[in-house]
Amino acid sequence: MGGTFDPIHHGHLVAASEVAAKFALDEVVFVPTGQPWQKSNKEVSKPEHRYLMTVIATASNPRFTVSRVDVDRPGPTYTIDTLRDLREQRPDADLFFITGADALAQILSWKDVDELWSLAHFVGVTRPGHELHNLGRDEDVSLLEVPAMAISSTDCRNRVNEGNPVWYLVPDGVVQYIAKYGLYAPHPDAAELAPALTGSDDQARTE
Ligand SMILES: Nc1ncnc2c1ncn2[C@@H]1O[C@H](COP(=O)(O)OP(=O)(O)OP(=O)(O)O)[C@@H](O)[C@H]1O
Ligand SMILES: O=C(O)c1ccc[n+]([C@@H]2O[C@H](COP(=O)([O-])O)[C@@H](O)[C@H]2O)c1
Repeated sequence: MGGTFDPIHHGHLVAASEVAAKFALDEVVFVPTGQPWQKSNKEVSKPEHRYLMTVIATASNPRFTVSRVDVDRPGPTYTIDTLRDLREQRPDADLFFITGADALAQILSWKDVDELWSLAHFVGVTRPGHELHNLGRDEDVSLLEVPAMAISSTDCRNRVNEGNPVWYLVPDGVVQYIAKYGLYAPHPDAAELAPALTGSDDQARTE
């Protein structure tokens, strides 16, 4: 599953878990992007932060792993390169590429899209607020309904920035990581709310 994962959230994890179960996958490799070229108009956290949050979020699942192929490759991240690198590392594997409905809707704009189908089978999953389009390529693309998680990384970033909690939207370790490194530049006025981000029980205690 490729993604910018800024930050990784439970929508990503549920989708991956569901696809793994339905397709009897041995492993789900999370691949954080290096430079997501279609998000070049947005501010994206450093790849190393996004990679580490993905490692933290997936550590408890024995079938989940994280690959650095996109983080370590210089230049814009293209899935054609991701899949070629993974193919080289796992020559005998059947590769599946998991995308949410919004990403699948953009796939025809991806680099070398015509070659992508020969490198992996694509699985498009439902996502609240987005229509899951049938691309008319039934052999190459499967569509799967997954439990609806109305969570986006954009919303998580905005919540942190405004001093609102992201507990239970992202894994606990990711909440702590965001607070530790001050990601998503909390608004200065949010300082008083900082314990809500770090989970300090000073804030939670009722006097
Ligand atoms: N809640 C969700 N349910 C299902 N799929 C999701 C969900 N959130 C993200 N995805 C899918 O996970 C992949 C990686 O998504 P990405 O890291 O860009 O997260 P995002 O929440 O869409 O981020 P942003 O809000 O910054 O655009 C994409 O294929 C996306 O469609
Ligand atoms: O190959 C491309 O041209 C391409 C363009 C946009 C997105 N992708 C991939 O789609 C996945 C989700 O991307 P994003 O930007 O929604 O986080 C991630 O693995 C990206 O590398 C790939």
